[in-house]
Amino acid sequence: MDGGDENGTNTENIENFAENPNEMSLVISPQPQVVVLPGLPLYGVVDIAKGREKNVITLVNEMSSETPPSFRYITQNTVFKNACVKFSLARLGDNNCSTCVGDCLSPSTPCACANETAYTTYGLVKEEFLEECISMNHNPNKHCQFFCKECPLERSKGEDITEPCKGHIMRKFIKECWLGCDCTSQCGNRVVQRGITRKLQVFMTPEGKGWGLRTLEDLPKGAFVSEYVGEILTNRELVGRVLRSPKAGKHSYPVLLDAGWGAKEALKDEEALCLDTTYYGNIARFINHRCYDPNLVEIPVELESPDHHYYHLAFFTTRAVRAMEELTWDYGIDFDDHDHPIKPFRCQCGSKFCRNIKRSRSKIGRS
Ligand SMILES: C[S@@+](CC[C@H](N)C(=O)[O-])C[C@H]1O[C@@H](n2cnc3c(N)ncnc32)[C@H](O)[C@@H]1O
Repeated sequence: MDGGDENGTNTENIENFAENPNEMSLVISPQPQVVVLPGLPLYGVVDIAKGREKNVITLVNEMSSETPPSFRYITQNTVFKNACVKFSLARLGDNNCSTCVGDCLSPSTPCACANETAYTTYGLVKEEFLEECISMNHNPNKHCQFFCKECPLERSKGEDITEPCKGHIMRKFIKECWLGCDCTSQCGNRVVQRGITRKLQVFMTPEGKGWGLRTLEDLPKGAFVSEYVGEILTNRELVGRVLRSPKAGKHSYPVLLDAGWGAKEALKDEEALCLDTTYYGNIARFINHRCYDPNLVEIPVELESPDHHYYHLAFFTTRAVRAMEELTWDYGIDFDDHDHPIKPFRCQCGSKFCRNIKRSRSKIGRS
């Protein structure tokens, strides 16, 4: 912070300071501004997204004077270095719908995309599709899992490691209209690609989980909240990154993109991908973990390519969520896996089936 008065008080962009932490009528500044009054809680940061999202995303800290972590705000996934992420029209192949026009979900212009869509005409994920995604996460053992002959995940842990594959879920995918479709940007089958539309806020959690994300408006079941946006890394790059700075995970948790590893021959290292939000990310990097009954579920979405080694990961509500509720998802952490490159945190999710404290409970799926 550069600005300040003789008392050391940060006065930079003081007009953005909100006495009421939930006050939304703040002045939008091109740079996010933090007002730090020594010894006092931090009440308002104007826009953590720096004007890059459709809505202003405020940050409040009613608990302490801790300032937000430093990271670059991005709205699109970005390749770090070696990840193989290629799109071309040729790769769309048979997935190209030539009859799309206007809004594919409108009854007057139905096309093949309308038959396949996961969305209702209200832009919500259909009940049955959503329930299957929730059940898959909650109870992966009951769903189709693929075991690689040579798992790129195990290989990324080191040259000498020949551990057997621990299995990958064959997830359900949302396929949105894309480059090969001739519908408009307002087509009902283009939800995730339109970006964040809900009113959200980053806040300091009282339970000691650090920053969290909450909604400022009531959300219906199946509503899109945010994509998990970050750097696309190979798993080998991720392991190298974690070994170099083991504490990097305090403000982020890398996510595997492994839903399609079973669909092909053994993947090359540059095709075994994950998303890391430590240095570059969007507001989804603030969403905390909950072991049981989280109000968000992550669903893979195909936006540019039918390849399942690279896809977008989007968060949808698992139930109706009230304004001011914290948004959470299940990171899928096995708190007993001590070989995992990312060391687990001490879970404070507070759910009745927290996997970090109820170790003696019989393990049924993840609950
Ligand atoms: C993706 S970040 C979430 C935002 C983070 N709380 C922050 O302050 O930036 C993941 C990190 O948040 C913390 N975290 C998330 N869920 C938690 C939980 N249930 N209990 C304790 N800490 C949690 C852990 O430090 C984890 O590595």
